[in-house]
Amino acid sequence: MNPLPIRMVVAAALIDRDGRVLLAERPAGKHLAGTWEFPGGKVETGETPEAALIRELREELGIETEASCLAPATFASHAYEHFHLVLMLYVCRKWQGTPHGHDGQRLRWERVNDLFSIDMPPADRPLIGTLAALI
Ligand SMILES: Nc1nc2c([nH]c(=O)n2[C@H]2C[C@H](O)[C@@H](COP(=O)(O)OP(=O)(O)OP(=O)(O)O)O2)c(=O)[nH]1
Repeated sequence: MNPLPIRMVVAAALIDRDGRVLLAERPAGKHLAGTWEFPGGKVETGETPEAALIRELREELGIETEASCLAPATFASHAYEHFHLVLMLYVCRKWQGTPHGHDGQRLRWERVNDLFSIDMPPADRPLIGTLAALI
């Protein structure tokens, strides 16, 4: 039996017209602070992954999107010290508004092939190759 609690997280690879991907810096004081992640967050009880991601993108970045604009891309299953993460990554190319870090988090747009050399959470590293093949 796996001793770790499972944490279900959704995240988006937002792709702009130039094919770049948006990354957000994890704030100081949080788990994995200072690493660059795909925007997203925890799925709440009773919430669908798509509804959770739409909510997180609104809360974190101030953008609006809809389920039909979220394409399931790949996922990670990764044991951190205190929980086991299941991270569902979607590709999103269509949204309304301009992303801003609503909690003051820094944002950056990067070419997918450059993600390999960026300090991302350990769970994310295996996702980059699949993402690169998709976009
Ligand atoms: N959003 C996001 N989270 C990721 C990625 N990779 C990765 O390991 N994570 C982890 C970091 C966190 O432990 C968890 C995301 O949950 P969260 O962002 O809501 O958690 P948090 O640490 O802000 O905690 P809380 O304050 O909301 O309780 O997933 C990623 O690419 N995007």
